[in-house]
Amino acid sequence: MLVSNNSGPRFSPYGDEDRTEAATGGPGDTRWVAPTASAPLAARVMLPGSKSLTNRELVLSALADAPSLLRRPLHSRDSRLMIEALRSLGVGIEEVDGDGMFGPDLLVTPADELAGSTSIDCGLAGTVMRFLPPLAALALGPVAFDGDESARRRPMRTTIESLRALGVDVNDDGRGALPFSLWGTGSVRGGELEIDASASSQFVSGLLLAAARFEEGLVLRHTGEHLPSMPHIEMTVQTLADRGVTVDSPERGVWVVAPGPIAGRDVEIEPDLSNAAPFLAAALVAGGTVTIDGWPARTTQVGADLAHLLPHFGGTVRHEADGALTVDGGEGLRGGRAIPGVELDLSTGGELAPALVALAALADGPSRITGIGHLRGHETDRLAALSAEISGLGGAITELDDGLALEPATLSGGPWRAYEDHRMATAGAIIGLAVEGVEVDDITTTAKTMPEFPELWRGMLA
Ligand SMILES: O=C(O)C1=C[C@@H](OP(=O)(O)O)[C@@H](O)[C@H](O)C1
Ligand SMILES: C=C(OP(=O)(O)O)C(=O)O
Repeated sequence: MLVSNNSGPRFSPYGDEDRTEAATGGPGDTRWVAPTASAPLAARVMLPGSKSLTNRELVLSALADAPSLLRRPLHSRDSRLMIEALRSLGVGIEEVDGDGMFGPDLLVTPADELAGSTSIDCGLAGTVMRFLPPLAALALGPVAFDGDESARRRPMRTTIESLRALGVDVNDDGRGALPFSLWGTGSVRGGELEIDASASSQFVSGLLLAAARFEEGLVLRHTGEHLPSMPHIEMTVQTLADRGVTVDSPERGVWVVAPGPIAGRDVEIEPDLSNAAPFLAAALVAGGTVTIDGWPARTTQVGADLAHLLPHFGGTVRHEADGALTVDGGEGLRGGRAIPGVELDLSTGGELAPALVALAALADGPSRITGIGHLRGHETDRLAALSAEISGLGGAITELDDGLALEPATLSGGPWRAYEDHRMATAGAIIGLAVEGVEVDDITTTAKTMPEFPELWRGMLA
């Protein structure tokens, strides 16, 4: 059967039988042929914990004045890197039994004094490379930071310069990137600081997370032109407030943190709503419904915006009585329901962009997704990567200064590179639901925030 409509793109045939993904070679082969959807979905998915909440709570637990228990935390590459880094700075992090289906809970015991003389592997995790240097400045001794080859291309200048402005001794090669090292003296004076956080909200979050432990606290002013991902900064402010630290924001782009203790806490980590994006998007492509369990009624996660973003792509969203969230894609593309083109500014929710751009590539009208210039400094240059991979399948996509423009086009199967980026891999999976033979070169990149992705995706399609 050919999925087609008159005005828009035509997709390659869906199989009549269920297709499951296949690793293409033997052990160690990371390739993954994205499964096509042969029928409308009726799936219920439970997702692992939020990366952004887990790594914030780990940092705050390490800086707290008493132990913390993190229930249902994320267990993935990014959280493991954070745990290993904090342990190497002397923080006690113990796995304890929990009821989470995705791994144990974590009991975090702060160090009496953070220890230096260590090297931190940031992998490709923005939260590790931007959140830990201000914390490490409170340690005693040298701390070296490095990461993956591709992490050395991510912007770090603002972290390096802000620490120097706070009086911390930092050694780097002047590129404004990893690797670099700092020499902690056990304390940071703090005070007033101006930074440019246009390239990443994580520069702000990293400083705010440690600021209550600076002798004079912090008055932080963002002076740059753009400030992306505001909800992530609001998440930082909320996680601090939940531990007794008040952050005042007298005007947009200014934050004031008074010095004081950070409380230990027993906290349950919410499911990762940004990682819900590919699953909910699947309902629009395949048709039918996808329900995400445990959708929090109130949250600072930007993934909650999916509830009002997906209707732009033709989805119907409903909050279930048991707290779950369902997206209904009706008949789906196969049943003849088109995905409309969209005009979206995603400056607050850049991490949702790869999934939404994948949907736009399947739409029957033109789309412009803007406000995402800073995605050039994410795991990979996501604007270039999405352009290259969607064009490679026959799509019509153009890079703009701060986003992407897409025109309807007929897509056909072929290779899809993940560029070590979990969200590029899952974007390929979305397109692969409708286009037979999309082969993701490295599905293991999803382990950055969701090692269970292939299994959960298969479960959704079963
Ligand atoms: O603070 C956080 O947890 C994050 C902030 C955002 O970073 P940017 O502001 O660099 O986009 C987001 O994209 C990233 O996935 C997680
Ligand atoms: C940008 C992202 O990650 P990081 O935390 O490494 O910046 C992301 O997960 O989309």
